[in-house]
Amino acid sequence: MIKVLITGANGMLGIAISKRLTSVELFTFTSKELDITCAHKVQEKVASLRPDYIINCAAYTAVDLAEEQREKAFKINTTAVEKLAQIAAQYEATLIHFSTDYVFDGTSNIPYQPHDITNPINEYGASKLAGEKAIEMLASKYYIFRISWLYAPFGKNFFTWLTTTDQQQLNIVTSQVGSPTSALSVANFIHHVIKQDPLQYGLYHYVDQGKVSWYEFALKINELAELKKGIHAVDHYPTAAQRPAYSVMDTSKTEEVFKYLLSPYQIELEKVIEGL
Ligand SMILES: NC(=O)C1=CN([C@@H]2O[C@H](COP(=O)(O)OP(=O)(O)OC[C@H]3O[C@@H](n4cnc5c(N)ncnc54)[C@H](OP(=O)(O)O)[C@@H]3O)[C@@H](O)[C@H]2O)C=CC1
Ligand SMILES: Cc1cn([C@H]2C[C@H](O)[C@@H](COP(=O)(O)OP(=O)(O)O[C@H]3O[C@@H](C)C(=O)[C@@H](O)[C@H]3O)O2)c(=O)[nH]c1=O
Repeated sequence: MIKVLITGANGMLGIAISKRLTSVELFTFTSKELDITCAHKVQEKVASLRPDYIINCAAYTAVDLAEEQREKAFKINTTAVEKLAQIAAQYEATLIHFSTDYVFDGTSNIPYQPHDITNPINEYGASKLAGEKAIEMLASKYYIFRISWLYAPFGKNFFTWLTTTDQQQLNIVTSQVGSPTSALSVANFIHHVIKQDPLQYGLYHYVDQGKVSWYEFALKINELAELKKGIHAVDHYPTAAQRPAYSVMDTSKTEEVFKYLLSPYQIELEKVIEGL
C-alpha cells in the first residue's frame, strides 16, 4: 500500500486531504506532533516511516501578520521547506507542496501560466516563492501546486468568516480578482495524483474554474447559503499587506498532464454549502 505522510494535518487543507485519502497508509501530523522547523524530527519520522509521498500542508498563512513577522513566515515557508525537500530527496519520497497565487504581482490581465514571471508584493508571497525555489533546487521528485483563495466549511477562511459573522452589512472589495478554490476540490485532486501519478514532476496551477472579485464571491456565498446579508462593493479595504489585483491562474498544463477536468467554482461552492 502507498504510504503517505502529511504535515500540518490540522490546517484547512491538511484536514481536507487527510479525510479524502483512502486506500493508502496514512501518517498524519499536526503542528504539535511534528514541527516542520525541527529538521531532525522530520528526518527521524521520514527515516522510520519511509513514506512514498510527503504532503506538506504546514505553512504560515497569516498574510497581514507576515508583514511584521517576516522572519517567522520565512522560517516556516522557506527554511523548513528547504529541509523538507532535502529529506524527501534523501529518502526518495515524492514531495507534494502547495504554493499560492500571491507569488504574482497582479499586473496581468490574462491568466498566469506556471512559468510566468513572479514578483510577490507581500512578505507571505515572498516567503512562499522562496519555498518553491528551494524545492525546485533540492528535491528530485516533487509537485508544487499553486492554489488560490482556498476555503472550506471549516478552518479560518473567507467563507467561514462570511457565514458566521454577526455583521449584517459588509463592505467587500471589488479591486481584487481571483479564483476561489475549495479545499475539498484540491483534496479530490491530490487523491487522483497519488492514485494515478504521471511522474511528471514540476510546478503546476490548480484552481477551481472562473474568476471573481472578493465582492462577487461574497455575493455568490450570500445567495447560495441564503445568508440575507447586505453586501456592498468597495474599491478599497485597508489591510497591512498589499494583495495582487489580479491573480487568476491558467490550469491547462495540469488538466493535460494529470488528465483531470477541473470544475467551475460555483459547482464546488454548491457542494460545500450542501455539506454544511
Ligand atoms: N488559505 C489559502 O487561502 C491558501 C493557502 N495556500 C497554501 O496552501 C497550504 C495550506 O494552507 P491552509 O490549509 O489554508 O493553511 P492553514 O493556516 O489552515 O494551515 C496551516 C497548518 O500549518 C500548521 N503549521 C504552522 N507552522 C507549522 C510548523 N512549524 N510545523 C508544522 N505545522 C505548522 C498550522 O498549525 P497551527 O495552527 O498550530 O499553527 C496549521 O495547522 C499552504 O501551503 C498555503 O500557503 C495557497 C493558496 C491559498
Ligand atoms: C474582513 C474583510 C476583508 N475584506 C477584504 C480584505 C482582502 O483584500 C480580501 C480577502 O481577505 P482575506 O484576509 O480573507 O484573504 P487573504 O488572507 O488575502 O487570502 C489569501 O490567503 C493566502 C493564504 C493565500 O495564499 C491567498 O490565495 C488568499 O487566499 O477581502 C473586505 O473587503 N471586507 C471585509 O470585511
